[in-house]
Amino acid sequence: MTEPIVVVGAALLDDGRLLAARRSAPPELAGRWELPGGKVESGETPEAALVRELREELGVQTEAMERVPGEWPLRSPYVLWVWTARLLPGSPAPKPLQDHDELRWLTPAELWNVEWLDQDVPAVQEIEGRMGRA
Ligand SMILES: Nc1nc2c([nH]c(=O)n2[C@H]2C[C@H](O)[C@@H](COP(=O)(O)OP(=O)(O)OP(=O)(O)O)O2)c(=O)[nH]1
Repeated sequence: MTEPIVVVGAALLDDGRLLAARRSAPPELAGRWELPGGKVESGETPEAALVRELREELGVQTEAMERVPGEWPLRSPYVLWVWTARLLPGSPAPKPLQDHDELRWLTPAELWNVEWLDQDVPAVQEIEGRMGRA
């Protein structure tokens, strides 16, 4: 059996809103919305991978906060793990530098206004519950 490879996704929260990112590639994922992030590299902690991916993809400085409990299957062998994250003071605003062509900050009421990747829906539902409690 192939070992799962962890993809970390960020529930980047600011002022009670969640950042959603629209993928620009590959063609089968383009146009759908996801949590920004990417694959954990060997020797890297998931939290460090998250901070690195958000810097590369969005040009932001962030801090991983808490793991959102759960593990969601993506295309084999990948699985999605999610952390909440926040922008550090003085961080630039996120820009779609890599992998995305549009970003949107969503309030809890707007969470389902974007077409999330099917495989991200259960993770976003879990985040929705936490935003409600925040
Ligand atoms: N980042 C991210 N990837 C996701 C999500 N949902 C989902 O199916 N994926 C898939 C897309 C990709 O096949 C894989 C992650 O790849 P990626 O392209 O974001 O990661 P990466 O930057 O490390 O990739 P690479 O270009 O270095 O290969 O997981 C999600 O919410 N966030």
